[in-house]
Amino acid sequence: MCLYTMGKFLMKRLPIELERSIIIHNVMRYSSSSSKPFESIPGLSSLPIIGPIHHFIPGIGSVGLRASFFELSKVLFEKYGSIVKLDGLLARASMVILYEPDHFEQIYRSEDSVAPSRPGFDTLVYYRTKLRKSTYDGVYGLTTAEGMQWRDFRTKVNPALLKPKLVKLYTPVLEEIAKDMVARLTMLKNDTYLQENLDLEITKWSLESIAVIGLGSRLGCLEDNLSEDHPARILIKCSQDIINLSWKLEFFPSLWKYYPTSNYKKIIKTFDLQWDTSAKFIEEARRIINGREHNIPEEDKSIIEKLLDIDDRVATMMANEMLLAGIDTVAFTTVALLYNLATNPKVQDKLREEIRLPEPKNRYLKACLKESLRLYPVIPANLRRTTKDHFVAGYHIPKGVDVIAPNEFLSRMDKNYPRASEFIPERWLVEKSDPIYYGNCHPMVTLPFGFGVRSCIGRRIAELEIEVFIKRLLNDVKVTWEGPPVQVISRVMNSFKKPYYFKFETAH
Ligand code: HEM
Repeated sequence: MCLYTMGKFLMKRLPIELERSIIIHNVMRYSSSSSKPFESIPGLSSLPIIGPIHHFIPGIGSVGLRASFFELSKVLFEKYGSIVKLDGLLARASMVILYEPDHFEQIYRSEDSVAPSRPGFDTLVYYRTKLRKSTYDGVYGLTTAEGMQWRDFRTKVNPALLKPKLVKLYTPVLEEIAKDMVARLTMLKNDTYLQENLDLEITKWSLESIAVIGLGSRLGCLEDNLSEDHPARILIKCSQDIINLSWKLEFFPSLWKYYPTSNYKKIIKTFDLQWDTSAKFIEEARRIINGREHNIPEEDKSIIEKLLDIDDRVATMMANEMLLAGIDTVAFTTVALLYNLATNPKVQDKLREEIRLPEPKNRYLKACLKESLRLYPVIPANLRRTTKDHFVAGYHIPKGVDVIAPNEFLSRMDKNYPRASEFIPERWLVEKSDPIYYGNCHPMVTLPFGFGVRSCIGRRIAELEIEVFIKRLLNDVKVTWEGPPVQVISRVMNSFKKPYYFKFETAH
């Protein structure tokens, strides 16, 4: 945008934004007699339009640019205490970070009855509900829908995705995929390629796994030399581009709401490509289902087949969201678990012993996964947008505020877990009388899959995929880490800074 256009834009927007600030200011003056007004919550000061963004300017701002949400939570907690306000910038909602689990629990629980609000990415919401309205026509998917549209969708898909029977049903096919993946990792193990591309390889496995559950067929992601223009590779790239572009568009000042910026144009192109590519896979699944000459038992049907029996458009959207929300999340969680096992060899040995039992119960495996998610959740914080007034921690929190629970930060605090920074799966298994027993901690501190009726719909699937893969891998392979401690970067979701210093050897 040239300076002239920018000047014209600001002249037009400034009065609107100032008027908006005055309205918000007046609304926030209201408070119950004993509660202090919202505006008096400690936090970063704001400037008109740009909000508190100047505090994040590297070298100048009071907070600077932080690599991870964990670091940002820490700085704000140390500066302001257990309740921190950040005003929204460029017409975005204000945010409050609550560091006391009782406080965000109070809000989350009272917001949780029918359709709790969790704002999706503004660009994706705009894309689905405005720009491509005719394609989506009221079926916006779990990540973007709100209110009764979300409730209706979720009610339809819950049974197919959350059934406990999932485990029995999909374990054999996931075992096949895990076997192929271990063979591929064993082939690549001495290749320096893995130092920069382990995440890509693990994402190919997670896409192959979610596709087989969601669509009922294998995509071939684990084939050698998967070309860049293979649809599976395109899907992986789309989901990563969406994360990176959303980060730039949602967390930094951007004028995309007023002017089609270059990142905005890129993300729209990527949304189109992701939708068209996944639609091809979904069409293929539909063709196979319709072409089948015999009926198959209900319990043997893939998720899309079960959903197609209920509602065609919901089935298509859910399959699309599984291919979007179900790949990088699982991949990061798996890599984080591998890192914890590699850097805690005794835990790895103990886990291998359990895996090699004739009939393993997977108790230690599940504890390892829980502990890894406590330390390295892929989503560092939870979020709800208030739909009514709340009075919490002595302050008024009005309707329309984003309430953030900094779960990763809280989960690493010694006040919540003894030896909080250590990887100790035993804490999830020991008796109540043991000081490290996880139940001594507030139940809202560690929420890697979110909270209540709006929590992650892919949880069971994700846990199953990871457990099956780790069992197969550790049975055959010993994993070590030969490098400095890993660093986390938050770009919407958490990821590890490369390179990866894993070493894979034959396990004895
Ligand atoms: C270890 C892997 C995963 C983690 C840690 C994870 C975590 C999360 C979290 C924290 C939320 C927000 C929940 C809330 O606001 O309360 C969420 C929502 C969601 N996840 Fe996952 N997720 C994972 C895997 C998956 C998979 C495999 C799928 C695909 C089936 C998936 C699909 C979704 C969807 C569609 C939502 C939105 C749910 C709604 O609003 O109703 N996730 N996930």
